Amino acid sequence: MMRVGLIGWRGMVGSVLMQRMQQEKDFDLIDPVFFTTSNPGGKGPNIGKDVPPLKDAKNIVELKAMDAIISCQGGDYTSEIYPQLRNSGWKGYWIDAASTLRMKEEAIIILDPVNKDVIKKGLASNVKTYVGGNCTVSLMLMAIGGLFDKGLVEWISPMTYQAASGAGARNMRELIQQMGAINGEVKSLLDDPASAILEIDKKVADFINSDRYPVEAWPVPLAGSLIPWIDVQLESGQSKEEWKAQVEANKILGSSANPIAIDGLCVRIGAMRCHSQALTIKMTKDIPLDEINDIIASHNQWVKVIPNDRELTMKALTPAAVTGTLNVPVGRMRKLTMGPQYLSAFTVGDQLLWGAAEPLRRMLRILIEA
Ligand SMILES: NC(=O)C1=CN([C@@H]2O[C@H](COP(=O)(O)OP(=O)(O)OC[C@H]3O[C@@H](n4cnc5c(N)ncnc54)[C@H](OP(=O)(O)O)[C@@H]3O)[C@@H](O)[C@H]2O)C=CC1
Ligand SMILES: N[C@@H](CC(=O)OP(=O)(O)O)C(=O)O
Repeated sequence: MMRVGLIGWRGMVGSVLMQRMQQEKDFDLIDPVFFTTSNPGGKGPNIGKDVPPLKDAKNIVELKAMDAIISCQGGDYTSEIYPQLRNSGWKGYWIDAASTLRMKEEAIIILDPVNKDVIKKGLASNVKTYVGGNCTVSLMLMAIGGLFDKGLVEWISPMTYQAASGAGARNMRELIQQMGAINGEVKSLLDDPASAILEIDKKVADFINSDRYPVEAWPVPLAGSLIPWIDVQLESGQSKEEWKAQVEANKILGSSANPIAIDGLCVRIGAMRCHSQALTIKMTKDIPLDEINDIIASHNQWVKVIPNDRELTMKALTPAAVTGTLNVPVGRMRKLTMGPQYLSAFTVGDQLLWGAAEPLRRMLRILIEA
């Protein structure tokens, strides 16, 4: 059995990965070894079979004994340990959730429902480093992979509505604290049906801008507001999150030499763990909407086309409907008034599943089944 080292398994992405590996019985097929940066010698997680005590995630000798390593520990860990491990001569498979290695030549970005051919070619040519893509990129490709497959995309402008989970567990907690604090601020007025809405609104606005509003994890208020910037600023004027869309999507698709333009704005909103995106797509040719629906729906088993109908959209095309599932609904598809080659779409996906953990465990399965 393959000896697989797991690092970062108790973090947020790692916990989702563990849940999925248990659901899919992946642990039956591997010899798992759990590592830690904080508690070497401690007890490993309960996965329904005996596991050795936790090993030190910075011990290169212990890591070298693994056939494959999956890390959800984060970019700092990858930057510190991966080069040491490779320089020590380790030839095992490194599967990572962090962005650090994504754009390196030695790495393939994994999203097998979209690029299994790229992954298979990589395995055949002895590529050993496989990295999950950025969450918005992976979710967009899961949603409209069919259009890319058929060469129907000239360019895309994605406008994102990204959940708190993308910023980490602390930020998710603080979002809920912010929501509760707003409610607490005006509770007595809300409880009084005769109170004036403009008085409530004024109190809420004053509170959000006051120093009593909880902002430690977030740089500025999120609940009751939004943040139209994610990650660092680049010289191009893009945020780094926006920059990732084109470079990562083309790398996943194997089209970096002749890239498809993909650029838009990334915005943080007060959803918990589902990212949404409104897409403006310039198609390479004018084809009827029902054909577009069929192409998109038949691309993979997780994408679900939602008819452009008010009731169905409100029921199925929201973070509340999608959270915790692998479904990737796509709807609001219609030809825009700019012309018959301009298509709108709206898509939602769980950013901890397809956006982070799921491509990693599927890569491990590909290795096991190779
Ligand atoms: N959040 C996201 O949406 C995405 C994240 N990623 C990547 O995954 C990496 C990990 O992200 P995320 O899972 O959010 O990070 P977390 O902060 O939840 O976990 C990272 C590590 O922190 C340590 N840790 C310290 N205190 C705690 C605690 N109270 N509970 C759990 N773990 C704790 C654990 O290491 P130890 O057990 O060794 O102490 C854990 O493995 C990111 O840095 C990023 O590179 C990729 C895609 C999406
Ligand atoms: N940046 C993403 C989350 C993330 O971790 O992305 P990446 O894996 O590209 O660093 C977000 O904030 O929603």
